[in-house]
Amino acid sequence: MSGLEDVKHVIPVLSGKGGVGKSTVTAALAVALWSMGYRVGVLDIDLTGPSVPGIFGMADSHVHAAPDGWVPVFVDREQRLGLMSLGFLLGSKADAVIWRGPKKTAMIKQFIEDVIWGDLDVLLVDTPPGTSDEHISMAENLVAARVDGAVVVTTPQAVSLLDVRKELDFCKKVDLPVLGIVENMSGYVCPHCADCTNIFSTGGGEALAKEYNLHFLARLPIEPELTKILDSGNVARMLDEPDQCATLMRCATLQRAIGMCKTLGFEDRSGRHGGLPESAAADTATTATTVTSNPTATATATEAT
Ligand SMILES: Nc1ncnc2c1ncn2[C@@H]1O[C@H](COP(=O)(O)OP(=O)(O)OP(=O)(O)O)[C@@H](O)[C@H]1O
Ligand code: SF4
Repeated sequence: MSGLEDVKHVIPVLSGKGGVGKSTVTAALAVALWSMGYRVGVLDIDLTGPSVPGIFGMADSHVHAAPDGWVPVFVDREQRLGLMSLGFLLGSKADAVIWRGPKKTAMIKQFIEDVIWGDLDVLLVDTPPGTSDEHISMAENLVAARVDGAVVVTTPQAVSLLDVRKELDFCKKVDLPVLGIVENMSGYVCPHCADCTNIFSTGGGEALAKEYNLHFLARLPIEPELTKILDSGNVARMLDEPDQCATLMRCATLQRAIGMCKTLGFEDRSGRHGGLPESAAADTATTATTVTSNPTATATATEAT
C-alpha cells in the first residue's frame, strides 16, 4: 500500500539556513535508527538540490514505478533503509530543476501519497533550507496526514541562529511541533587523535533551545572522517559489510545520533549496541543529550517570535 498509512513515526528535519548539515543529520539519524533495528525511510523533498542519493552512495539508482506507486530505493541488503528523492527520477545528475510553486507542490504531494513505504518505523524527511514552497507544501500534506514533530538543525554561529528563529516561527505558524534542536559543526574531531576542539563558539543551539523551551538533542562535531565516508559514496556498501559497518558506526556523529534517537524515545532493539561490536560499544557514552522524552511527547515552539 502506498502513502503513510503503515508509517509509525514521521520526522521532518529542518534548518533555517543552507549548508548547516541538515542532510548529514538526516542521514546520521537514518543510519542510527537502522543500526538500532528499525525500518527507516528517508524522503528527500529538496527538489532543487536533492543530496540524499549521493550521501548514501546510491546516486546511480532509479526508482521503480509499480502499478500502485513508487518503490523506494533500498540502501541495504535487508531492505530496512529505503530512500525516495527526485534525484532518482532525474535523467542525469546534472539536470537542473526549475519549477514553479504548483509543480513543486504536486511533486511533494505525490511523494507523500504515492511511495510504497510499507511497514516503516520511522520516515525522516530531508527538507530544503528556509521556508520555501516545499515547506509549505510539506506542511499542508504532512502535518495534515500526521507527523511527530521536526528536528531543527543549526550551527553555533549567530547568523545561523537568526535563521533558525525564522524556522521555529514557521513551525509555530503551520502547527508543526518541534522535537528539539541539534547543534551541528560544533567543535572539530581531530582525525589523528579523535580529540574534539571548539574552533568556533559553541552552545548557541543549547541556549536557543532553552529560550524556546525546546529539547536540546545533540551537539555534533565537524568530523572529517565522516565527510570522507559520505563523499566517497560508500555508505551503502559499508552497511552490508560487518567490519565496514562497525567503522562507520564508530564515527562520533553516528554515536551521537544514536544518543539523539534514544532521547527521542527509540530504544535499541538490535541487541547489537547500535550496530557496534561489543568491544566498541563503550564509545557510545558521549551523547550530548539533556532530556528524556518519547517520539510522541513533543514540545511546540510556543515562544517563537
Ligand atoms: N558534522 C559534520 N562533520 C563533517 N562534515 C559535515 C558535518 N555536517 C555536515 N558536513 C558536511 O558539510 C556539507 C554540507 O552538509 P549538508 O549537505 O548535510 O548540509 P545541508 O544543510 O543539507 O545543505 P543544503 O542547504 O544544501 O541542503 C557536506 O559536505 C557535509 O558532508
Ligand atoms: S588535535 Fe592536537 S593531538 Fe590531534 S593531531 Fe591535532 S595537534 Fe595533534
